[in-house]
Amino acid sequence: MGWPGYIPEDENEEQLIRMELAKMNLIPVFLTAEDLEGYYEGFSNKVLWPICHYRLSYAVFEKSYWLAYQKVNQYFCNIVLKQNITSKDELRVHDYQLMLLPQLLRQQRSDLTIGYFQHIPFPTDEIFRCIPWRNELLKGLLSADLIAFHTYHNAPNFLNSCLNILGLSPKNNSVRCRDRCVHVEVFPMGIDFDKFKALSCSEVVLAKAEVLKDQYQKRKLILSIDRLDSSKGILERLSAYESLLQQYPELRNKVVLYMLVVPSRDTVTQYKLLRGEIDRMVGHINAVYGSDDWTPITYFYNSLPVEDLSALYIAADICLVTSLRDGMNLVCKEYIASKAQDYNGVLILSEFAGAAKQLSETIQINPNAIEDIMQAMHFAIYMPKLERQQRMRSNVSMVKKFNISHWAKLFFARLHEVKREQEASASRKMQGATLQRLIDKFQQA
Ligand SMILES: Nc1ncnc2c1ncn2[C@@H]1O[C@H](COP(=O)(O)OP(=O)(O)O)[C@@H](O)[C@H]1O
Ligand SMILES: O=P(O)(O)OC[C@@H](CO)O[C@H]1O[C@H](CO)[C@@H](O)[C@H](O)[C@H]1O
Repeated sequence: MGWPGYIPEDENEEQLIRMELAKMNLIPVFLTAEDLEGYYEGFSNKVLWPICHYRLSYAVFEKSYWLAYQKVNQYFCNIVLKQNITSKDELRVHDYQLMLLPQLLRQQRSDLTIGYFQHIPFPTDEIFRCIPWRNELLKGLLSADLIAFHTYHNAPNFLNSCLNILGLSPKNNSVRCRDRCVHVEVFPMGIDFDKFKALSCSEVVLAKAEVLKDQYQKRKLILSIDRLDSSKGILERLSAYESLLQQYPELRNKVVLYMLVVPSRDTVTQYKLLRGEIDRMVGHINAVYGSDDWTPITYFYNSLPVEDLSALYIAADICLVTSLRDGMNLVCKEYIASKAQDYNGVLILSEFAGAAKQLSETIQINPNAIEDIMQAMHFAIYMPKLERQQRMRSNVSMVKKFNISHWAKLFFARLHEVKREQEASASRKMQGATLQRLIDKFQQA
């Protein structure tokens, strides 16, 4: 179930979308333009996203956003409960747009098993407590049975919020809330490795990659791909690239930064401003350093079919990920999977991307240290082939092993286990209560 990403014109269109999605076993939750403004652009993108990405100054704590967020979470709850859900089913709630949903469901159905997965970081309690509605959000989540994140440090951050904001007493990786034990655990998400590997061998993709290589000839191709978002460190990356061209003039005309930015949330002011700033910096670098036969940056602001993405991954000598914060970052894993044939590529990865915790054989950088990004690019450009391949081989084996099915299996199996633990504990409680009643009766007699 989810928002289909579109507002239907009328009921006929709504019905049509409903029928098309039903073929894939999907159920749409339709939202109005007004809902989207307050709930998605407002609370999700102007409160939770900046707070969870440590961008306190970007947060806008508008009461109307909060009201819309509550309303839409309730709306999701109503539609979930309209389905024929039995206590045997397990519900999995995805991401920060639905933090209140576990509690709303629990209030109606105490028998449900609910897992929640947060795809973005969970910040330290000192940041999270800035949200005026932090208690409600935490309580919303604490009605889940299993709360999961991509990487390790998010779990203690969440548990510290339970301790320092709600005054609960977490123990190891769980916290008791009312009479329930809520488990807080970590499941790093992977990608469909086989799909990206297969794409990288397909004729169509290889032909596209050849065209790219011809276009850039012997120049080193540095690739960056991300959604338009200040959390991706796009401006920092551009500054570092400019420093590289300044500090190492011999690299001019020998490298190209191929920067692909996917349109995202462009109705939100901060995103519009960011886009303008990127345009300005790209224009500046190309004008100052470019020559008749060389443009330092190739920049596109659009979405691409997966075959084109795959061709870019194959053609790129270096992939540069500079996220200031990133729950996981799948682009870097897709790049690695696309190198599973010849292991010929280098990944520069921000230490603030969740993926950095798994991919130790990458060149890791602090994206706030422009000089370090610049030196990392220089190092990557001159890295000997043997070292490139050794590092990439190790990264490939990680991405291959911890793929998306592995993630799904672990998360679902754990939720299943939690459900069984809870059933066992409920039955122990029942037995205890029965025994107590007998003892009371005996004593009275
Ligand atoms: N230009 C593009 N066209 C189509 N898909 C893209 C494009 N750029 C990125 N993507 C896809 O978007 C996803 C981005 O995921 P990720 O790196 O985890 O960051 P986020 O989800 O925060 O945007 C990847 O699966 C990637 O293939
Ligand atoms: O709906 P959005 O734009 O908020 O989605 C962003 C989200 C979905 O791709 O991104 C987060 O999830 C990714 C997958 O778990 C993760 O790799 C990334 O770091 C997150 O930003």
